[in-house]
Amino acid sequence: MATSFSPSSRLSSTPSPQLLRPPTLSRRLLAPTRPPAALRHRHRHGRLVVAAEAKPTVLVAEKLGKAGLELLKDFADVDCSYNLSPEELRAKVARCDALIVRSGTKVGRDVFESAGGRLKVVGRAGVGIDNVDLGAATENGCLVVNAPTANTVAAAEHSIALLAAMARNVAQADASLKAGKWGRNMYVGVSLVGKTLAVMGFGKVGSEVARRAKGLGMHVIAHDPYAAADRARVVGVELVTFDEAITRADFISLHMPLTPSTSKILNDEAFSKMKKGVRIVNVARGGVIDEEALVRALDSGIVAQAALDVFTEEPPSADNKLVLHEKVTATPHLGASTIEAQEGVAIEIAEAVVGALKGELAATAVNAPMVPPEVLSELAPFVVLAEKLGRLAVQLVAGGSGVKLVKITYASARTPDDLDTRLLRAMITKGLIEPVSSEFVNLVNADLAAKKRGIRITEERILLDGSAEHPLESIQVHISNVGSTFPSAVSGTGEISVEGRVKDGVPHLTKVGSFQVDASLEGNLILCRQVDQPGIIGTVGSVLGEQNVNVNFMSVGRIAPRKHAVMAIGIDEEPCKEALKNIGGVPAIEEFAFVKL
Ligand SMILES: NC(=O)c1ccc[n+]([C@@H]2O[C@H](COP(=O)([O-])OP(=O)(O)OC[C@H]3O[C@@H](n4cnc5c(N)ncnc54)[C@H](O)[C@@H]3O)[C@@H](O)[C@H]2O)c1
Ligand SMILES: O=C(O)[C@H](O)COP(=O)(O)O
Repeated sequence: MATSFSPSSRLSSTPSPQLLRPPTLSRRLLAPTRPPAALRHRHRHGRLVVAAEAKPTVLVAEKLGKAGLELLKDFADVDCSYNLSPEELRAKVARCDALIVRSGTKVGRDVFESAGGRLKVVGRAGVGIDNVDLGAATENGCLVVNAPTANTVAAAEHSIALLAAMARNVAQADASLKAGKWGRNMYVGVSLVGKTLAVMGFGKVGSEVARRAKGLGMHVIAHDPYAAADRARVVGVELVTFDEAITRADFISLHMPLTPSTSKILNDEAFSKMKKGVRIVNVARGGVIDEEALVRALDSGIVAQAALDVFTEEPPSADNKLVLHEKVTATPHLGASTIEAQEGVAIEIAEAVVGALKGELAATAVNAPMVPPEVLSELAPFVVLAEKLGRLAVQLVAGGSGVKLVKITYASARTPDDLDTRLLRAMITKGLIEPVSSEFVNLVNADLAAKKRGIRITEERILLDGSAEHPLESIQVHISNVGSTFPSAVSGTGEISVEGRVKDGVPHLTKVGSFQVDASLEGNLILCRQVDQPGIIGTVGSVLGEQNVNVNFMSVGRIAPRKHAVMAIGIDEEPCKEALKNIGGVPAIEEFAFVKL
């Protein structure tokens, strides 16, 4: 927190602005979650206890491929505990930094709340995240990552397997033969070639199914309100409305996520519009079909057959009418269950979870902005700068003045379309909140945390001329309607105002209020305002030296020789109260603030 003194003045002289020692800032890891989570465990009273040597603990609650487990074990203590009861899961997550599940574990609000703030990442080893309460995860600052690509082909292949098996009664004929019957006349199927298949959900799996179905000679149409027409055109698929898809189709294959808007999307009304004798495949989620309505449609003959890999309740009850229905071919959620897909998913999720625990930004984040890796690496030093500027600005606010209005100004030659600032805003928010609260803020919950505290954050851009090679020229953070412990940080417009830039990959403070400075943002910072006169740097340096506090740079910005100047001193250690008091006591120093970065 900022400490300030306003002693009397004495004269000294320094050049302006300049860096008297080179910056030593090392490049820090990005930190959407506090890195690494296991090093900082939040305990019951919101206090952070640092266990520097501890490895993070990852609870793997469902079976995960070996290669993924090996990756996890290189970085963390791994607890593989399968088939946990809800009570056991709640008890365990309080001792874990990350949890990995497949679709069989419900990670509800109760789980996040039982974690007491320690759980920082939930890894869903697969695509569908309908078993994870994303709202509760976000409120608890927990990042959710998934493994969106590794099981696509497996799911598409299983869809095609079910399509063909259903059309030729493979499962029913097999059961009959094993029961000692030779029912050649009972199991006459239908052909696929020339039939119309409606793919509902033209995403990763849907488009792979479409490709394969075309290879089987089917005419493929698709419905997906969010799919791009040119992507469909490339595959040779016609994008149509929902009604057109279900009315034209001989076969319907479902490939959308389960969300409130897709829940029971195939219901009595939809079945009533379908061609009599339509056949349905569902390798998406049981909940996208109204299962009672499907039973009725099968019984009435509207739906000739269904092939289902997924069910509203998994595992389904022993008397589930669909599983037992003679016109239904059923598999126990096997879409992703190939050796290849499971190894791929395990590696994909282990990499995402380890990355998140290390504080890297996740490319497969589900409840945080997804930032492509190339953008991440380009923005990395600005992300560090953003957090430091937030930390600095808030520590210059006088006690008792609540922060309510913050404006961020980005100066860049890039147009808004070419510069995604969500990440930077989140890190500034983290910097603004964490030094003054016990709250844990990261990319996931930053906007929510600001909202909860009544902080309104606005962003504005200054569009610069010139090369857009670098993403940003500078970032300014302005806090309005507050007093300051360091009045020189208040600009002409009455706001606490700090500006920073990235120089040679290192974040620098370049302006405090109206004073230009040049200080690398690292460790701790002392800001002094003094009357510009000889000897001040030496005097302050001696006070710090006497206390064995190492100065890593000094920079002075002044308005004119022998007038007022602001000195920024970077120090490695935190000075004791005595040293701070002595600096404040140097007669030429008029204002003084100590800030932990
Ligand atoms: N059975 C299994 O083992 C298995 C395996 C993998 C995936 N899945 C499930 O398959 C589904 C698709 O997975 P994916 O990897 O292709 O996901 P994806 O996100 O790549 O594709 C989903 C597509 O659905 C579309 N969509 C959203 N709302 C829609 C709506 N109302 N109508 C039509 N389309 C809509 C989206 O625009 C998107 O293109 C998910 O539900 C996933 O959980 C199941
Ligand atoms: O959404 C998915 O990825 C699939 O349903 C696979 O889920 P599973 O990993 O639990 O089999």
